[in-house]
Amino acid sequence: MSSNETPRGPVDSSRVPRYAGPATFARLPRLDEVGTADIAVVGVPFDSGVSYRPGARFGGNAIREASRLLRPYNPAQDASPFALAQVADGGDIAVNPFNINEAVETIEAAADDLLGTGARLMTLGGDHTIALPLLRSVARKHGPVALLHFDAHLDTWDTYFGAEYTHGTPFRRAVEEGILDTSALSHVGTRGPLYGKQDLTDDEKMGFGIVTSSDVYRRGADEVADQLRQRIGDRPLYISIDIDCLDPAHAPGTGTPEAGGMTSRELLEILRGLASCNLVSADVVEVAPAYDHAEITSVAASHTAYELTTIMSRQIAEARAK
Ligand SMILES: N=C(N)NCCCC(=O)O
Ligand SMILES: [Zn+2]
Ligand SMILES: [Zn+2]
Repeated sequence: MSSNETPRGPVDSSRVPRYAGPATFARLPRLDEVGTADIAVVGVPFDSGVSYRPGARFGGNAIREASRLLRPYNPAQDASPFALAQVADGGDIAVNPFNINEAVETIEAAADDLLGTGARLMTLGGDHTIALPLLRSVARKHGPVALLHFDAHLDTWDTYFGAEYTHGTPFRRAVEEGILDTSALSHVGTRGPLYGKQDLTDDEKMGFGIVTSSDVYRRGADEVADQLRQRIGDRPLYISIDIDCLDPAHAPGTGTPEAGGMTSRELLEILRGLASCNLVSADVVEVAPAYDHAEITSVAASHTAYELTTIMSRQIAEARAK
């Protein structure tokens, strides 16, 4: 979108009922309807990298369905994200479910294409494997990025069954490949049993700091966001959100649930506290609708993506005004 064009926003829900028509994220136009976008929301229906319950391949479309109720003004950030920047739904990246290596390559190439148009990415997973090719592409554009990783799990394990590309291993690969700025890596919401204490030692050696779900509970969202903001500074930032960072009460529809997680309110509050960070792209992954109830998980994921989109669109508008 050039600076003198008005973004095309969502379908007006006071004229066309929310539940009518095919779902795009937040009822926004499709990318092919607007040509180019400042923020492209794209689905990655891939879940061949999971170690337990499958089903995250259906996550993107479940999030789109649950996003029909989102409204255009976000009071928590005092912004109308879809008026500040052109946000559009870029559909799904078609990936091979039978060949993980090929899928990883396809995701990376598609992300390169989208980032090449000048768009920032708001990706809807898919399992957490997809964060690696997305990070490769983002780093190709911005250099090594700061990473904020919301998850019950570390996802810095080495291999499963000898496989290096899985949903438990993307961030170890990313560190090995030098695509992350190792002075600004944080996990948030970490909890649950590990394979051994060495998991934590290895993770720390890679440069990660950990804010456990209990830290969030004890210290509160504002203090946690302040600390994360200081660590990130003005580095280009990628945020990867595994919906299992939330407690299973707030996100039952996921493949590897762990008790004792954050509330959706805590997650949204932490994100709002990061509104001044230079967010270059983000993903929300691991929504597996077959285990969901009443769209609890996909509603939480849609609001999470809405908050991330708002942060990006505010920054795009600010940069344009300069
Ligand atoms: N990325 C997610 N959601 N889970 C990783 C769990 C890896 C394991 O089975 O130990
Ligand atoms: Zn996880
Ligand atoms: Zn994960």
